[in-house]
Amino acid sequence: MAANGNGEVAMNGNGAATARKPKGLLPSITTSDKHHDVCHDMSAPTVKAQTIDELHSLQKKKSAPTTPIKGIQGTFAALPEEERQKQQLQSISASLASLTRETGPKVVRGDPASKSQTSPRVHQQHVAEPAISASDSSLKFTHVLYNLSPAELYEQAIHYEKGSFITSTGALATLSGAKTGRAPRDKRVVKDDVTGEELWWGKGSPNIEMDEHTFMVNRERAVDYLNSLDKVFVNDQFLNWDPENRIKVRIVSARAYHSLFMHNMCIRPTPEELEDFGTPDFTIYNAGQFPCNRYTHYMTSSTSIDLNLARREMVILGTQYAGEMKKGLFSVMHYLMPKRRILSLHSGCNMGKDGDVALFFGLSGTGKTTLSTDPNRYLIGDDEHCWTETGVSNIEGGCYAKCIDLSREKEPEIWNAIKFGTVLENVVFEEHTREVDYADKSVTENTRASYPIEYIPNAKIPCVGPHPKNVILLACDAFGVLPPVSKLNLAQTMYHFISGYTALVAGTEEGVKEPRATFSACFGAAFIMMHPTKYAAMLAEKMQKHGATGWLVNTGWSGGSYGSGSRIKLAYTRKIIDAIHSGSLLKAEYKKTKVFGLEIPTEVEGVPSEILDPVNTWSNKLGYEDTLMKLAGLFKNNFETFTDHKIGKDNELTEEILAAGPNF
Ligand SMILES: Nc1ncnc2c1ncn2[C@@H]1O[C@H](COP(=O)(O)OP(=O)(O)O)[C@@H](O)[C@H]1O
Ligand SMILES: C=C(OP(=O)(O)O)C(=O)O
Ligand SMILES: [Ca+2]
Ligand SMILES: [Mn+2]
Repeated sequence: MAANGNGEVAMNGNGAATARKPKGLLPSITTSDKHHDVCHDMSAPTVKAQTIDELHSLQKKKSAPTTPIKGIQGTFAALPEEERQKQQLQSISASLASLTRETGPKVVRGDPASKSQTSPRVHQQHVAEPAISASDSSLKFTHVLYNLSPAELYEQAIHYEKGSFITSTGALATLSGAKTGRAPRDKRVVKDDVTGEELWWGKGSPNIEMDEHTFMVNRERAVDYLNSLDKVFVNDQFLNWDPENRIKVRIVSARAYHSLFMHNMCIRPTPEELEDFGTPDFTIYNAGQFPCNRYTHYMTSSTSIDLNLARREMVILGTQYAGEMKKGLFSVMHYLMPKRRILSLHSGCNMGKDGDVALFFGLSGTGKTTLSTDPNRYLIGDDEHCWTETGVSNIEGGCYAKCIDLSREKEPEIWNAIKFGTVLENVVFEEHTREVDYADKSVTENTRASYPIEYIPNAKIPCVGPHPKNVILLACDAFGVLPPVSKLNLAQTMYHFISGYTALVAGTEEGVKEPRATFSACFGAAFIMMHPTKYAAMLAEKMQKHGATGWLVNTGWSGGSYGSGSRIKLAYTRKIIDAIHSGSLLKAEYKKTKVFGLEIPTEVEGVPSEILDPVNTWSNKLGYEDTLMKLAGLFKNNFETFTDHKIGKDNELTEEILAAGPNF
């Protein structure tokens, strides 16, 4: 509270400035005569800049080259940085080359809006052979924004993409446009001599055929669209944490939202890894803002997601929903991995402190992400995995959580992962505070958060683990007749794995009062490429070999169907999952249910015993019997497609699997 003698004032404890007050006078402030007449604040040094532009140039430290020059430590003769960048741009220009004009665009590194980039140091044009006739498109520059950082992508999104905002917790809120979910009916696969033989075609298959020529028409359409832009985003990244089966992917896109989404979802290369990246194994051309041409053969809407396995390329037209890229690459893995005798899985995966691994299979919204994210266990991944001879590996570098009705109390790990770097799709937020209202479905019910896996505190990095001990099949049964948990034998596990049951609830749609059963083979029919029995046979073999136990967990309704009953409390499902992990449920007492023949425990710690047998929770017993029979009938009908396919050595499993379904 003291002034310091030369008239300067000190702060008192409350932060208010006070001065010594001579008796009877107003406080006077004297200026030391050492000081000049004009009041300068000499305590802060001045910046070493003559102009504002110079000042701004001081702000940004020159980054080390994205790819450090190899050999700096003296092993190799170094590639000059300029030469290395040239090669990288040449590769990108080749990716963007028009196949009819045989030339790629002149690609330049950096943002066209940035002044320092007006005289690009390095640019590259891919020329297969001398161009016969130059077109305007071959004369223009396309700027390449290569593996930008999240901060740079935020700036791009906020500046150029409508609907991009920073939320109160630092996430990037974006809009995916007219499409807020995947469009499986618009996904096409090139059928050629090889894929015609290898893939699953026809009834039930997700692979809708297209020919090579039509693919090239759409590819050219996407490439021309991308080249017509001032700038494109290019991500060079990896899939699969198993180093022996790592796949290099390149994603060319027009939106910062797409680039940041894939930055989060794929494995992020280190600068050293990027240096050796070379030619990608697979390339996505995402021209989602641009529609496909309805005059093009096979096109039935303005959306087309086209996969060409021979060319190792995917083209996206007419949808900006980012999940298409993630799940499109998953389809590719469902082709590449089984060819290497590796099982690809639509499952979450986590590991206990003792190294016990669990897989969580299930269709969208059944709880893979929610239940694999567990404070007591290490997260290996929430959605896509591989099971090899040595164990499991995550395919991705991030998670994609549903966030409708997300609550801090029930899902704190996911809640806390929604921070700077996270992409929040199609959520609604308060205009001023930017606080997200997770209950708001105005844009869509399928609101999503995409974040790097390390945003979950107990993520297991690298995302690999030993062989699974438990295989948990999640079904969200909106009929409310499946038990909250059942222990499955191997044949039952296969039966339910091949069936891939869940129920969609009509939700807010008027007139629709009944839940709709969906069966999706291998809990991911939209993504598998070969016949379901191929994956099922591999799963059976692996489970048998490693002694894994199968479980069926209903994360859906109890006490009645959707409309009269209610969804099983997440806290109870978590207790059930805990009991599976700890091994205590394996030792419980069991009884067998009618019709489905499921083994259900009589007790699970922390769960009211009466809910374990669904019949107890229905007040309308007749309604229960009817609904049970109805669901059993749907299972039977669905399974008919698979009865003529053989599984297991000498098909010994086939008969058992058939017998493992409902009996009535
Ligand atoms: N008993 C329950 N078990 C699992 N999830 C539940 C349960 N009750 C409600 N939910 C909600 O269901 C959703 C499950 O979605 P998510 O875990 O993202 O599914 P997936 O990853 O399989 O697509 C989450 O929003 C979760 O909060
Ligand atoms: C992203 C998806 O997966 P999931 O809902 O299983 O998380 C999807 O199906 O589009
Ligand atoms: Ca002073
Ligand atoms: Mn998920």
